[in-house]
Amino acid sequence: MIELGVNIDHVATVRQARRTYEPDPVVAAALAEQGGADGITFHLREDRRHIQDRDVEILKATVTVKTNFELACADEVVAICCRTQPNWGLLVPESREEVTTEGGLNVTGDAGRVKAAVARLKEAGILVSLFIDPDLDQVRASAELGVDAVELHTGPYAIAGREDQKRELDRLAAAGREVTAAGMRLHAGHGLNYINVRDVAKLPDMIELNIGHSIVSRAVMVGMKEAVSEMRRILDLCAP
Ligand SMILES: CC(=O)[C@@H](O)[C@H](O)COP(=O)(O)O
Ligand SMILES: NCC(=O)COP(=O)(O)O
Repeated sequence: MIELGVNIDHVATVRQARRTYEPDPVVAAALAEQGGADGITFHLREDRRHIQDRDVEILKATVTVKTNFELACADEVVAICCRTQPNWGLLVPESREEVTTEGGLNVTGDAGRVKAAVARLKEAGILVSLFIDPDLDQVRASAELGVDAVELHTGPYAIAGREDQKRELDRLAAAGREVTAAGMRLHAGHGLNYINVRDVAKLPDMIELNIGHSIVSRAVMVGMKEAVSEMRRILDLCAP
């Protein structure tokens, strides 16, 4: 059965639109758990555009399923992650100009910075995952760093037209085989929704999917518990 990580960033996006106290991502996380989430994912960005330090502290104290702390390879947030002690740290690229994460980590080109962040998280006893493009060289470079998982960036697949989506799915499948062969857990995420998730969930050896924006969008209409339950049911049908 595929593990579902629910990313609650965009509950905080709505709150930050008015710089107020609601909707609270901490409450959303509890409802996501009731809906069947196996993990709660949250991205403490350097620019704090959504998730705040206060959210991280309370999520650590209240979430009863896996916690997956997304962060850049930057000293400040790495230190916060080490202090927070989540189950997982997911290293992602980050730039202030981006609307959302654009590409995967450049593990081959920026190995020193990634390696340093990985070492600090592992020294703190945190399981480490790297968010990378479905590229065989990036997978191999990730394996050399001794990380516990790789999360394949499904963004290009998610935005591809019908003709290109098959090609992108094949890229994900090939990279997934390489991840599994290297002995790492195979995760995937970004831009997955209630339709396009099905083919990704069916990829061999897929262990975990991290999904946020589409679940939060659905939750605006039907509530977080129901939105997560619906995604849970789809995953259970695709990958029992
Ligand atoms: C890495 C990824 O795809 C997301 O988990 C990340 O959190 C996206 O950033 P925003 O949530 O700020 O859109
Ligand atoms: N790492 C991907 C994630 O946590 C959720 O991404 P999205 O579904 O919000 O695009």
